[in-house]
Amino acid sequence: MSKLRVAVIGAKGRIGSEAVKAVEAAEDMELVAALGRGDRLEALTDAGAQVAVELTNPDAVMGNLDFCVRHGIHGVVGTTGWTDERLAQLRTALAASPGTGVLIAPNFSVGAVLTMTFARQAAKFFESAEVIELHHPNKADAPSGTATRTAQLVAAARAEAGCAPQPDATSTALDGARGASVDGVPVHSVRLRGLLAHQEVLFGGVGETLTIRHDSLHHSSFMPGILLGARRVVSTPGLTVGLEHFLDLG
Ligand SMILES: NC(=O)C1=CN([C@@H]2O[C@H](COP(=O)(O)OP(=O)(O)OC[C@H]3O[C@@H](n4cnc5c(N)ncnc54)[C@H](OP(=O)(O)O)[C@@H]3O)[C@@H](O)[C@H]2O)C=CC1
Ligand SMILES: O=C(O)C1=N[C@H](C(=O)O)C[C@H](O)C1
Repeated sequence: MSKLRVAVIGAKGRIGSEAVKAVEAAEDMELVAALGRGDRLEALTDAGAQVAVELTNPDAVMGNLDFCVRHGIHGVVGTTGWTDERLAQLRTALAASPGTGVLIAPNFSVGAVLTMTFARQAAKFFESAEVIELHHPNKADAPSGTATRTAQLVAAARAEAGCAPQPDATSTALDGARGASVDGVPVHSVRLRGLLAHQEVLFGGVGETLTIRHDSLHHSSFMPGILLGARRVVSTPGLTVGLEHFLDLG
């Protein structure tokens, strides 16, 4: 059986360098290109890449994906910074390239995906919900893509269930003290040397709280999700947001 021809964009970065090793070690894949800043995207077509794993930054990702989609190269995207406008732009590009698939995964680790799933399930049962994400201090964006997605899922589940707005009697606060509001859910970002990627989702009801916590302790936690994404995206045209769509969550 022929091997899946995979490229990594952002190959020298923290997660990109780990992805290079993971693709090289996968028996059903061949690493055909490893691109860093300044490298020509044409290297992808020259190398016959079928899938590009995009792990750069929010400034670069749209241009890289535009090139990939126009050339029928499937995308597995971990880069954060997605907005509704960006997603709409990508959907338009994909509509002009039928058969091409892009997976955007706010988080590739199975524990983080389960955290989001459990948080969505819990959301309607509690009056209060807040998200705390904790990352290494070299992270460029805040809040994290995972925290943003988690808060959006929690807010959507609460809206669907007809939950009342969260109780919060704060009338004066120092700017930022209540975090950032993502669809009404407060999200707090910690940047601390020694950490990698961690998240707590806190729920509160009368006389009880529920905390769902996930910790990525090493970038290896993201690799099975990246490899799964590469295997599945080639037969999943269009845009898929969230690795949960490629996992059997029962
Ligand atoms: N979805 C998930 O599970 C995960 C997502 N991430 C996300 O992945 C992204 C990268 O994170 P991280 O590895 O920590 O960041 P890094 O800054 O360590 O890595 C990004 C790499 O991309 C390079 N780069 C920048 N622009 C381009 C370009 N146009 N073409 C090719 N390479 C480019 C950078 O080069 P230079 O250093 O010269 O700028 C750098 O080597 C972030 O958005 C992060 O949030 C991270 C971990 C898990
Ligand atoms: O930058 C990181 O490190 C991570 N970024 C992703 C995010 O923003 O959610 C995923 C994970 O948290 C690690």
